[in-house]
Amino acid sequence: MKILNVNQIRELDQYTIQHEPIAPINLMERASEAFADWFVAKFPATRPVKIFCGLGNNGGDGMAVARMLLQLDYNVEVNVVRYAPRESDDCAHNHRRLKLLTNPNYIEKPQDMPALRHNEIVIDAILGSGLSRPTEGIVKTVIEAINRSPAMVISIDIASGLYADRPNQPGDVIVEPDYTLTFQLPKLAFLLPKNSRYVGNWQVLDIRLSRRYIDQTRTLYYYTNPEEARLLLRTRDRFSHKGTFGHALLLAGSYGKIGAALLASRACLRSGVGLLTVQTPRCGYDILQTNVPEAMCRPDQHEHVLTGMSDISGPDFSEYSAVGVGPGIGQSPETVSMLRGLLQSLRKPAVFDADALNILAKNRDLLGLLPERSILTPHPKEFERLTQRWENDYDKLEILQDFARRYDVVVVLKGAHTAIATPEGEVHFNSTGNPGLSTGGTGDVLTGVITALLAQGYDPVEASVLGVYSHGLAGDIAAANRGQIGLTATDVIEHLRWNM
Ligand SMILES: NC(=O)C1=CN([C@@H]2O[C@H](COP(=O)(O)OP(=O)(O)OC[C@H]3O[C@@H](n4cnc5c(N)ncnc54)[C@H](OP(=O)(O)O)[C@@H]3O)[C@@H](O)[C@H]2O)[C@@H](O)CC1
Ligand SMILES: Nc1ncnc2c1ncn2[C@@H]1O[C@H](COP(=O)(O)OP(=O)(O)O)[C@@H](O)[C@H]1O
Ligand SMILES: [K+]
Repeated sequence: MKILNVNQIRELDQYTIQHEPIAPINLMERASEAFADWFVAKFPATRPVKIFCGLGNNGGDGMAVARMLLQLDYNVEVNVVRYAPRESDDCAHNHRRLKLLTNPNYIEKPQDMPALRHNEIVIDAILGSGLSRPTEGIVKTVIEAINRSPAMVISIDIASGLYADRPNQPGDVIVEPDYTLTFQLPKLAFLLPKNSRYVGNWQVLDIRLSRRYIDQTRTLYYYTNPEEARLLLRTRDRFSHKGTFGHALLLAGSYGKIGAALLASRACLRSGVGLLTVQTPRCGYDILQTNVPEAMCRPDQHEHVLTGMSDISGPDFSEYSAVGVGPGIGQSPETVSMLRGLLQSLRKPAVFDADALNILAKNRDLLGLLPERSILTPHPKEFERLTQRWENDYDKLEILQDFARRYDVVVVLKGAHTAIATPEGEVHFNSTGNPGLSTGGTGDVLTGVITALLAQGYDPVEASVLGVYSHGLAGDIAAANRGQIGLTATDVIEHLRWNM
């Protein structure tokens, strides 16, 4: 699913109006109906509703929604925040229609603000995607009162005061909704961690804006939805055999962190790899052979850390269809040398995680040796070590895109809505996953999953997008079964599903 910026959304609006064709006021009616349908399905008419409307089209949506709810016998009080002398044409039209049903309360000064109680629902339709400056004056006062109140808050399209595609400043006053119901496409702002409290639970309402405009409009930002993930997944040929699905090598573990190697190995096997070889330090050999009998093991010559050397045969990384390196490997000098040797001999994209990334950050000449289109899977701290501090989430996104372009790699920046940057500078935000995944070892699982997909011949971007999606989905299924709190990395492996 594409993510468009505010200018593109405005063009999409206009394109739909001209080419469907549909009158602007009818498009507003359609959007408001979509919101009202959602609302009515969720909340009974016994819950008192207070709607706060601005004077632009977002306010117009609010007034139309108020009319629809009133006609369904909801107890609705309409508050119009009069921050300017004029309304937009469509807002004025809906204002007139509304006044045939009810007398709105007009808020011009702080004393006009009604009290808000805990059983009430506030619908925020003060400002939408047309926000052009920080909130101030009476708008700011109303938003502060809404945020202080115990009422449930639902924003239409976007929280009033939140920019859809650029950073807010610290101190900006923004509605803090429980829900945001947005029209047609997600807004970039919803996917950035610092905005979490200005978004709440969000959902997209389909209002049938022009598919053709969306298809032909260029963007760098995407949101992976279930259909798109499903389309990436390949079916298996009836006559396939284990050789068809590649041979992966995982370089993982060190004394005290063999668990990381086990988790990555099990996840790799549960993600469809044909054959798996794991190289761990010698101390991991018995553990691995006992706990993951499906994997072959190359014990390292070293007892406690990885050197890459093994009695079984010298390091020849080229025989593997994909290599994944990093989980639990530590940063001993021997392991740094191993990584250097690996980078000098690798000819195919590989997966780099955890301490492999920390070693790259400390030995920056190694970055130049990364095979093109390799996959790096940092969490934010690891990414900062590889790059620099950022000022805000938009700045971080730019640093992410620049890094992926500069080193010709795919960067999987992990977290809620993991952001996958491609060498072309595109970013794919993930739609699955939950805070239950914030527990040790889930990153090791992801490395196993992505390495398995790469070994099966998926292109690195596809392997990353599909791997991250499936990993998050496994976390969601596991959380549905047992809740987020008790979730472990092993649960994620056990809930991987490839029949999406
Ligand atoms: N495309 C779609 O998907 C559809 C969109 N629809 C709806 O339209 C909404 C967008 O409408 P919109 O463009 O009228 O913007 P909105 O924010 O309501 O008002 C802008 C006005 O507020 C002003 N203003 C700005 N900042 C301010 C501030 N801090 N404090 C005070 N004033 C401020 C600004 O002033 P100006 O910048 O011009 O000086 C301008 O006059 C969208 O969110 C959705 O709800 C649906 O109806 C149909 C399908
Ligand atoms: N709040 C969250 N919502 C969704 N996914 C999350 C959240 N917190 C963590 N995750 C996911 O869990 C994984 C954690 O990886 P990482 O930080 O490397 O953990 P570890 O190093 O312990 O294995 C990543 O895939 C990340 O996207
Ligand atoms: K709003």
